[in-house]
Parts: sequence; structure tokens; C-alpha cells
Amino acid sequence: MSKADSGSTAVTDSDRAVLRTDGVTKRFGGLTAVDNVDIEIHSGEIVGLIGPNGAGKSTLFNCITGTLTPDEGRVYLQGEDVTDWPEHKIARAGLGRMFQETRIFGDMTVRENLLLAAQEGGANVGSLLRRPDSSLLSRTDELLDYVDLGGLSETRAGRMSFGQQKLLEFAMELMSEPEILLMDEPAGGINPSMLGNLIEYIRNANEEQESTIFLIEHNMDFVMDIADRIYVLAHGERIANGTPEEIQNDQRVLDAYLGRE
Ligand SMILES: Nc1ncnc2c1ncn2[C@@H]1O[C@H](COP(=O)(O)OP(=O)(O)OP(=O)(O)O)[C@@H](O)[C@H]1O
Repeated sequence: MSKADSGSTAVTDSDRAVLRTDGVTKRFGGLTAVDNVDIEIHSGEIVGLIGPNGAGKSTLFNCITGTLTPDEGRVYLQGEDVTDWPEHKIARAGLGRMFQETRIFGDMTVRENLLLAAQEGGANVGSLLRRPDSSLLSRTDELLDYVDLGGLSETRAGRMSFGQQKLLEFAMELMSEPEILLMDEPAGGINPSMLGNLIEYIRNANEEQESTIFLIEHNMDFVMDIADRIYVLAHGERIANGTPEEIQNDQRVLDAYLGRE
């Protein structure tokens, strides 16, 4: 049935979006950090969010994750209005977030970190680590293989390099099978020689684990390589939405980066 003849019960592309914001606005005193921003991300996409310093990227992320409540506008996760939900409830509904700094437990092994990431609130941590169920163990093996950390499963996580810790954190986020994973500068602080690997790991997860990913990134080569589509913010406003090629040729985007209004 076409959209035109499906009547009032029509399911639109917007309804099917994994994540959608509708006119999200956030002000800090007199400053409008995010100004009436609409975004829409569909299942299986890798979408980038770029913009000059202070453009409002982190504030938009924080409005989506429930860290901040928008002053205006709505946030929908899988079609459900989550705007006023607390952060932990939004996370449990399927929104994962990976921060710039890693938040692993350095004294625990790589595998223990992954097992903890799978734990639902209220689970008994001791028994989870002593007697993990076999499906959890096979999932940890699978994810460690994804990020080439299979050989380090019994290593203390704090002994690994920063890049490896980031990969572990990525695997930890995938452990809970989020509907969408928000990544805050995944390439930040990663050794340039490892960037190609990171792109490959994220792509593999996207294709094989069907992960949908929304990422803030300052590294242009990285984001242009990995994203299917990119949103650009400047002074809180969404100034562009397009493929990496379209974005690279968009005069408003070039002007925003060069500080021209
Ligand atoms: N808690 C806050 N209180 C007041 N102003 C804030 C707060 N958080 C952010 N801002 C301001 O809002 C604007 C947008 O900031 P935001 O951190 O979202 O930008 P960004 O695009 O993520 O920047 P960067 O790339 O530098 O991280 C900036 O002018 C910033 O100074």
C-alpha cells in the first residue's frame, strides 16, 4: 500500500526511525546551544554529527540521552517519546553511549568487564563473574573476536593500551545490543595507525551485529570514511544533512568551518 492511500494509520519513514528529534532546542541562559534541530536515523545507518567547536553537538547528544532535558522539542526512540524519561530508562530502552574517556574497570580482566556490561540492574555480580551462563560466555568470545582482543580475554584491562581499552569499551556497549549507539569522538586519542582498524571494527559491527551508530567526530578523514550520512551543526542550528560527498561540497559547511557566517 502506498503512503498516499494508506489513510490515517500510515506508517511513515519517520515512525520507523530508530532515533528522531523534532525541533529540539536547549538554552543555557541567553545562549541557544541547540536550536530547533530535527534529525532522523534509521536502522543500520552510520550517521556522523560534525560542526565547529561549540556548535552544540554534545548538548544535542545530552538531550537525546536524557542527560539534559530539552527546553523545546521531542526525542523519539523507536517511535516512543522519551523526552522526559530519566537517563537510565532511556539507556534500558536501547540507547547506548560511548564516551571519549574510557570507563572500564582496570583491575578486572577484559572478559569480566564484558560480563559486567551485560549485567542488568539487580543481578548478582559475584555469581555472574563466577558462573557466567554459557550464552553470555559465547557472546563475550564473539565480541572479543570482533575487535581482535580474543587473545587478551584474561588480561587485566588496565594493562592494555588506550586504543585497546576503547575497543573493549566498544565491545562492552555492543554486549547489551543497543538499538542505537551514540559515540563521542571514537577516533579521539587513537593512534593514527589504529584508526583504519577502528573503522573496520565499527563497520563489521554495523553489518554483522546490525548496529545503528550515531557519532560525533572531529577527525574529518575518519567521519567521511565511515559515515553513510552526516549532519552538520553550527551555532546550534542544523545547517546540512547529506552524504559525505555532499557535505564536503556544501558551501555553508565550508563557511561554518572557516568562521564565515
Ligand atoms: N552546561 C552548560 N552551561 C552553559 N553553557 C553551556 C553548557 N554546556 C554547553 N554550553 C555552551 O553551549 C554551546 C554548545 O556547546 P557544546 O559542548 O554542545 O558544543 P560542541 O559542538 O559539542 O563543542 P566541542 O566540539 O567543542 O565539544 C557552547 O557555546 C558551550 O559553551
